[in-house]
Order: sequence, then C-alpha cells, then structure tokens
Amino acid sequence: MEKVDHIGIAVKSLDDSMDYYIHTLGLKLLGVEQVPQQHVTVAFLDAGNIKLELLEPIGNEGAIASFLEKRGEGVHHIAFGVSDIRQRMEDLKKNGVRLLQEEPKIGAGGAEVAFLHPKSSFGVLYELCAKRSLGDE
Ligand SMILES: CC[C@@H](C(=O)O)C(=O)SCCNC(=O)CCNC(=O)[C@H](O)C(C)(C)COP(=O)(O)OP(=O)(O)OC[C@H]1O[C@@H](n2cnc3c(N)ncnc32)[C@H](O)[C@@H]1OP(=O)(O)O
Ligand SMILES: [Co+2]
Repeated sequence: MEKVDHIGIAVKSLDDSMDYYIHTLGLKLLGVEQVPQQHVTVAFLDAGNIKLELLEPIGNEGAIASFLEKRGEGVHHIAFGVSDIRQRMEDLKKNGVRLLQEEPKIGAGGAEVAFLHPKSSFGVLYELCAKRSLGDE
C-alpha cells in the first residue's frame, strides 16, 4: 500500500463533534461532502500526513448507521491510498483476503474505494482508495 490516506471515524452528528476536532484539537477543516452511495456526510480534517474522515450517517441505512447502532461512536476504518485499485484488489483476492465488493465504488471526492472484510484483516476494516480525496491539493 502506498500510504495511509485517512482514518474514518463514525460520529452521530457532525455538528456536535466538529467543534471538538476544530477548536479543541485545533485541526483544520478541509471540506464537507455528502456521499449518498455510502449513506454518509463526511468532514475531512487535516491531521498532518493523513486526514481524519468524520462520517455521519444519512438516515438509518448503510454501514455507518449500522456501526453506530451496534458499537457506538469511534474509529471505523483505515484507508490506504493506492494507485491501481483493481490490481490491488486482484492481488489481495489471490492472497485469500475477502473483499466486500467485486468492483470499486465511488467514495468521497470521486475517489474509487473498496473495502476488505474485517474478518480477514484481523478485526480491522480497511479501505483502499484510488485518486484523491478532499484536501489532497
Ligand atoms: C465516504 C465514502 C468512503 C470514503 O471515500 O472514504 C468511506 O469511507 S465509506 C465508509 C462506510 N462504508 C463502509 O464501511 C462500507 C464497507 N463496510 C461494510 O460493508 C460493513 O460495514 C461491514 C464491514 C460488512 C459490516 O457490516 P454489518 O452489516 O454491519 O455486519 P456486522 O455488524 O454483522 O459485522 C460483521 C462483523 O464485522 C465486525 N465489524 C463490523 N464493522 C466493523 C468495523 N468497522 N471494524 C471492525 N470490525 C467490524 C462486526 O463486529 C462483526 O463481527 P462479529 O461481531 O465478531 O461477528
Ligand atoms: Co473512508
């Protein structure tokens, strides 16, 4: 993997949590975006070499709503930036890793994203993301 692009953090409300990240922790807000395909609104914060991605669910459907219901707020996934996502997916599959989809999906900033099942990644949900997310100017 080329590098960690972002850490995804599930929150119930961006309005309630962003003040903590921006004013208490002093992180810079890079942008806010709706990603309806994933049933989330996301806020990206600059955390130095990587970004924090706060994910608030849109409605009751989707991975984030389900995660909040079952586990509450907290770290949800770690995203690796990759240059050739299809090749990476193929290589991982050959190594017995369970992917959550056959084809990449559209994520924040129009990036292509794919997820590795936490059950084949020692309890961690990993995302692969290709192209750039918000703030990668
Ligand atoms: C904004 C777009 C994009 C970006 O550009 O960055 C994103 O980040 S989108 C982020 C949200 N989308 C996703 O996470 C999509 C992929 N995720 C999924 O498909 C599901 O969340 C899941 C991983 C398959 C879990 O689905 P769910 O229906 O909730 O199943 P379970 O609750 O039964 O979970 C099965 C099993 O996995 C454990 N689990 C679930 N979530 C996580 C997690 N985030 N980290 C670690 N482990 C997780 C869960 O505890 C279950 O284990 P057991 O309890 O032992 O059975
Ligand atoms: Co993400």
